[in-house]
Amino acid sequence: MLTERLLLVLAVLLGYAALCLWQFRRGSSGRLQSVDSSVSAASMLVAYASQSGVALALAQSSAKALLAIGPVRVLPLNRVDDAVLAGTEHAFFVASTYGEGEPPDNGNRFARRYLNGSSAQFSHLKFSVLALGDSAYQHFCAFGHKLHEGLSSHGAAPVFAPLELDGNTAGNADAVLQRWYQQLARFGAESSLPDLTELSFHRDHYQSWHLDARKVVNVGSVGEPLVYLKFSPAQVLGDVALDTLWQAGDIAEVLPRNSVIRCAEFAAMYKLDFDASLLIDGKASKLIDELQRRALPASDIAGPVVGDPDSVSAWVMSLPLLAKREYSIASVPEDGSLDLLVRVQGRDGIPGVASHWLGRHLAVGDSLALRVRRNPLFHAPESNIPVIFIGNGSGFAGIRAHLRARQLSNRKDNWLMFGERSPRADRIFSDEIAEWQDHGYLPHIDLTFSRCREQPAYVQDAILANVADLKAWLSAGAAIYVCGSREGMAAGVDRQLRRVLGDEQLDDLADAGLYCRDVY
Ligand SMILES: Cc1cc2nc3c(=O)[nH]c(=O)nc-3n(C[C@H](O)[C@H](O)[C@H](O)COP(=O)(O)O)c2cc1C
Repeated sequence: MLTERLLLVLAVLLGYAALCLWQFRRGSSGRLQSVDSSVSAASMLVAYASQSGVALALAQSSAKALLAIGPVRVLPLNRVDDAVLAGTEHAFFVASTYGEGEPPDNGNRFARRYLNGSSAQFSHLKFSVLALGDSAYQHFCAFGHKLHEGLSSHGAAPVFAPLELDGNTAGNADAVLQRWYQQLARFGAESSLPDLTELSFHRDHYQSWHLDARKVVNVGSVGEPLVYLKFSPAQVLGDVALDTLWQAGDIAEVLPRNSVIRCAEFAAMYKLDFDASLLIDGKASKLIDELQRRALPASDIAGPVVGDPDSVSAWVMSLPLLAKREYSIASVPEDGSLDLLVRVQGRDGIPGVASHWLGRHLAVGDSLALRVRRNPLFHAPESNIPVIFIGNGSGFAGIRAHLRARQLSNRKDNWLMFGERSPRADRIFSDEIAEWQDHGYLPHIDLTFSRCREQPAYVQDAILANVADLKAWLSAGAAIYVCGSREGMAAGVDRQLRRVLGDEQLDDLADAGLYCRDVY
């Protein structure tokens, strides 16, 4: 009798303890619901939606950590279909955002299939989302959230609230990544944080490079200056040889002025007024908005600001601005220099810190902090195939690097479709293009000029005028590489390609890595 009672009390206590533990874990881990987080090894998936390689790199390192549990499939989001989802018990999504909450190219087919009112049900699926974005944009991390909401509405169970990684806020990436890998560790993944040096936003991970030459390549243009810059490493890069530092398709991340510029310099450079009383009153001014966009830790200026206007003003003016900017590299290491092609421009009437710094202020002989970021999604095709390059403006940078690489490996089957404004002032790199033509590296070339009086045209018009050749090149296995402005050019090119080839063919090309875009 006594034993029975004891057993009963023990059972009640154990039940209560289990309930407490469940409640505690639910509360402390920020979980959304009581989803069983155990992961069966055979059914793990890491899917990425990535344009310029950041989400891809994070997906790969996440998969590496998850290997401690068992095999993991890593797929671009577009390759995730009913069959893949049916065989997946837990999916980890790493997804960036573009445009107005749109997915990167390798996520748009998935978005059309599952996030636009499909009736699919994935009640067997548990998932977590790492959303990548930039808080300078209005639709911050919006695609990651769409993914989270869309999958939830199909019955899939989110294990954690989506994490937002903000490329615009210094220090945020390290903290968010730490949380993401802690979450993976709860599933049994390797618990140590992988080496994320390449992704870290820490200034120590940049090297110093000298500016060796600078030249405006569109003198007399009605457009903003397009500046060609050549850099060489200012410091000995350890054992690293120049030719292993980057390859065609990679991106240079630049911090203007070696480290940071002071707010006072920024304000003076762009004649922006700062009224400290606005900050004290909690009202925004143009400069304050700008400060918040420029990667200052939000806490520095977000909270209530107290003090007399003069001391507040002095404090704000001493704040450092971090203005990391990314540019497609315009050369190959064999050229002996890392080249950039920078349009000196701004956004919303405010000049861009980095492009003005590079294009006007940095003197030949000065150095700046720069590092290379791999962009595998825009690397050269793996096999020896023809390539059709389409671009405009500063997009010539990425195209030039690829054409130089193809020249070095004697690949002659290149087609260049390139658009600028005026045939008089905007024939950029015309000597080089003529030389490539002379030596047979550009058997097909279409230069279009939107402000040409006789024959105004955009690159998308060149596509339409050459549909038969385009189809012939694609039948011969060609890839399409697009580099340049996302809205101004690439959106129109994409529409035109979809019109002449159809959605299916273009999506298939993209999935096969034969429609690659470096657009911004
Ligand atoms: C042209 C362009 C548009 C972007 N639009 C957005 C946006 O609307 N919302 C957002 O949160 N981030 C936006 N971003 C930031 C990217 O999502 C962010 O840089 C991300 O880390 C890129 O990851 P990926 O290399 O995997 O594509 C944009 C970036 C670029 C270059």
